[in-house]
Amino acid sequence: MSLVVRNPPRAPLAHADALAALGVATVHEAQDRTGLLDPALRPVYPGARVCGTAVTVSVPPGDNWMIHVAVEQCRPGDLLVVAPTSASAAGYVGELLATALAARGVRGIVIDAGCRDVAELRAMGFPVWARHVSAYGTVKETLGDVNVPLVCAGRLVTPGDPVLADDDGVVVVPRARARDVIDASHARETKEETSRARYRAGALSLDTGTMRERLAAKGLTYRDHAEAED
Ligand SMILES: O=C([O-])CC(=O)C(=O)O
Ligand SMILES: [Mg+2]
Repeated sequence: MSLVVRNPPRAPLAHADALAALGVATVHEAQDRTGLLDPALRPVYPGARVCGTAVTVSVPPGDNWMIHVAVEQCRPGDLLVVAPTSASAAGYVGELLATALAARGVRGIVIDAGCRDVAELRAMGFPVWARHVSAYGTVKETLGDVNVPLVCAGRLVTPGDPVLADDDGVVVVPRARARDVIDASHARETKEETSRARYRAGALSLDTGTMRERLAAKGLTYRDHAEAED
């Protein structure tokens, strides 16, 4: 059976916006190093960072019909998350679908398959994270599902979850945890700002925590070169 779920609950856009101000690495760390999609998913052009609420699309290999179905379900602030039911390197999405999605206020696409029209996407400023860049075309023959929970690049994405993507990769934040993850991310940023200021002033990371003691406890020894020659 194929299914399109209309109007799933979504994380508040304020949560997506707060996450977009943070980096993928920070958010991934702040949620206990969970939620990171397979790092083989790369931005098709560098420099973008977006966070949107997931509209999920489960597609058959080599068939992008359900992506056209999904466009209608998108709202401003969403991000399209596409996963094929078995591996495919075909170019499912390009500038035409991106144009339709952008007109609905969609912030980007994450796809565990191929993307094409990279130059046009860059010129439009519509970011896509994909496993492959491929001009290979798709057909419109077989049904799939829209807005059902799915696994994309190794991680469970539930419709409405905020999904954050930047040059470091893609991380999904379970909707119910978003507020706590934002708070933990801000705490982490504050801690990193303190470390940054210390490093700028010449401090060593070895001395700002307990690393030296722990290295010694593990038996790390230092010897001057001249001594080592003896
Ligand atoms: O039309 C397609 O199948 C994918 C594409 O190239 C586009 O969206 O521009
Ligand atoms: Mg095209």
